[in-house]
Amino acid sequence: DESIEVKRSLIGFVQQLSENDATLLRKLRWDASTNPCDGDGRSWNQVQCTKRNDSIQVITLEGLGLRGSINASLLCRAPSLATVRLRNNEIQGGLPPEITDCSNLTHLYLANNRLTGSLPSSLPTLGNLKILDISNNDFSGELPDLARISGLLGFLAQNNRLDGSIPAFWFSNFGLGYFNVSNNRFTGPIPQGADKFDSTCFTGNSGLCGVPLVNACPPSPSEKDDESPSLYRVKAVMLSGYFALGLVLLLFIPFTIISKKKRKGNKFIDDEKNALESNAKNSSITNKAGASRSEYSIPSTESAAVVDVSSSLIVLRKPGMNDLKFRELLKAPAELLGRGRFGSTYKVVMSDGAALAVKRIKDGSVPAAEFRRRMEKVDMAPHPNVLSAVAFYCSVQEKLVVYEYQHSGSLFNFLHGNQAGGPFDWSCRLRVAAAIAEAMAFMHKELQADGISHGNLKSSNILMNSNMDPCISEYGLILADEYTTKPAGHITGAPEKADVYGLGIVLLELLTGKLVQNDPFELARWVNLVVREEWTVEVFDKSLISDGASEERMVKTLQVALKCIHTQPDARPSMELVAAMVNAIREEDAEVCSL
Ligand SMILES: Nc1ncnc2c1ncn2[C@@H]1O[C@H](COP(=O)(O)OP(=O)(O)OP(=O)(O)O)[C@@H](O)[C@H]1O
Repeated sequence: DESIEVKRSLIGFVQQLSENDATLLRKLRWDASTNPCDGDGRSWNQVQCTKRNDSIQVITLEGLGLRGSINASLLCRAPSLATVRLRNNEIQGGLPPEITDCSNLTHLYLANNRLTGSLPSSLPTLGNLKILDISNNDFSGELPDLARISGLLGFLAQNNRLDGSIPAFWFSNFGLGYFNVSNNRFTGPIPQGADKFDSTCFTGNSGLCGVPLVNACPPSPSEKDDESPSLYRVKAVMLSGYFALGLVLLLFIPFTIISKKKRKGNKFIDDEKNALESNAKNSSITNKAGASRSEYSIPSTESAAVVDVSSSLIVLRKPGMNDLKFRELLKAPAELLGRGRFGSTYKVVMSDGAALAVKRIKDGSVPAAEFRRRMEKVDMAPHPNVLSAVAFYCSVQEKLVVYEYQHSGSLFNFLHGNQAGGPFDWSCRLRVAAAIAEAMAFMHKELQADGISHGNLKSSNILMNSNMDPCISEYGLILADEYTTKPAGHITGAPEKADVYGLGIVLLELLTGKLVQNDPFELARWVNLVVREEWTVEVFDKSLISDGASEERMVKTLQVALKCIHTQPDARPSMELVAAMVNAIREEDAEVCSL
């Protein structure tokens, strides 16, 4: 039970809010002599208590015609209070600074009232706040520095009279999924990254400029002065880089020419020169990205010349690949495609024109023999939607896997990059989802007995092949444990269940169009929160909604995704079941995907 002091305070809070409306108190059954959390029919209305039923956690007083004011000192005496909903009333006065006494507050809904004044500058001390909805009031003044609330998921402030600038921090915070400041008096440029929200979230502020609004910001006179020194610095660094490179080439080319002329003849010199030149070309690309000289070719802990390639190279698919080709691959100019948690991937174009993607696995945690076993087993379970390795190389220090380069890029790029190929509509997304789920179910069935799962299923490891069919890459390269144990407190289950989680996140990406950068758990948390708040439709990618995609099937797919990302691995469905569910949804879809 709450203490008598807490009960009296909350009753005082409602009295002030309702201007002493005794009937309301009776209706609410807020009585200091009863236990608010009893659950025996005598407990208070419009409150929810903690699981242990000993303390009020949620207060919902909406649409009750409340015309009084908020006394936060009284409200915040309730120690476990996390959610306060006061929407759709006529509450007057301001939001008092004492609201920060509610230190456990996560959700504060004040929309559609007559609240005035500025937001208290101490508001950022509410470090647990996830949703702040002050829309449709009469708040004015500048926003307090809410940057300290790193977990803020929603800030709705449309239709007020707020002014000042919009803090940049919010948009570097992935979690922010709800944002609306339309129809206020904000001024200045919209911060970078804000274009993940559409323009309607910013309109009605005559002083705002920049993307996603149509009016561009005028260049500020100080901008030029500020930028030029750093530009000079960048140029100076680049020039010194070129100079150093030039020096290396100058010393190196004559050396190679002299030392190899006798043995190899001119053809080889030309090739060597070409390789160096193209290395130099690549170096200007990699230098800009801040990469080091060693990445002009695939950096190896072993020298290609010393390595006993034949004992460590296993050719799986491509008959053309042999020791010699592999040496060429190691020495060829390599373009760094990206660095992930488990290694780097390079694109290499061979002399015969074949484009290859070479994954260099960073970590030596999988012993060489086990790695070899895994690669061979995966190769024995071919599936059209799983990318087969061309070859792999595995010695004590080094693990490289060679795949054919997929020119259409990854599902991640497809969803979030610039798509020249037209919109990625719902039917196509559903087709992709079903194909991945089915391929994963097949692989699980084939390889479960061998204890091999994917281990790192995510949209950047799903590549689109030349038919625009999805192809799962990197199957079996990673031990799934590393993936599942990553977030604090997350429970490790069977490796297959980590893959189901991975697929769940891919489904969420397809549904929401939202970016998963480093932390898939962030997207899961956000979706769970929005769904819990019964804002389900808000989760979906706006372009799907405007396309007229079937909401019913999107909701069904969302339900599958939520099952897949259950925090208890054992509660997640098997991949086979996921595939069956996604396929059933897909079969209901009459539209044809034309990717
Ligand atoms: N065969 C391929 N063809 C074309 N692009 C590829 C191929 N393999 C990987 N890529 C792309 O190269 C980039 C880097 O891949 P990499 O696997 O190293 O990193 P990642 O997927 O971001 O992280 P992780 O190490 O966790 O797998 C990604 O954008 C990926 O889509």
